[in-house]
Amino acid sequence: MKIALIAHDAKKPEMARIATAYQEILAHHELFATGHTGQVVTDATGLPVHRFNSGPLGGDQQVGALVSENQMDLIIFLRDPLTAQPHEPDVNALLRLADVYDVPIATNAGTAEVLLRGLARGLLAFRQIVHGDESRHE
Ligand SMILES: O=C(CO)COP(=O)(O)O
Repeated sequence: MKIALIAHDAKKPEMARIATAYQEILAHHELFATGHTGQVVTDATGLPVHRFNSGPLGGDQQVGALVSENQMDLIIFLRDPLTAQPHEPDVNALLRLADVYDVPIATNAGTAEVLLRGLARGLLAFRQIVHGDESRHE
């Protein structure tokens, strides 16, 4: 499955911890990330990550583009709720698209752990059904 990893600056240490803790699960999947987050994940785990632009330079929108093509299966987006982001509209657009396409999305570490453990247990298999019905949003 395709997994997007995104973390605002204050949350990058947390993303590194999650990626390290769940490295064995993540290793079975195709990883995508916004620019700096991807570097953090690779540095922490050595896992290959497709890196998009940095978030403020369009990275969230690049992830969103894959979501809109039903090509993203899980998103972990550790948002910083205490700091205003210059690209807040892009952040909101990605959250909206995740809801449009029924893509599981975790916006904090607690939910991220639940989703990753669920992924390992095969609980996200419904995404394959979604892939088999690409026409539903046309
Ligand atoms: O700003 C971000 C998401 O909105 C994250 O971007 P970076 O991973 O490039 O820091």
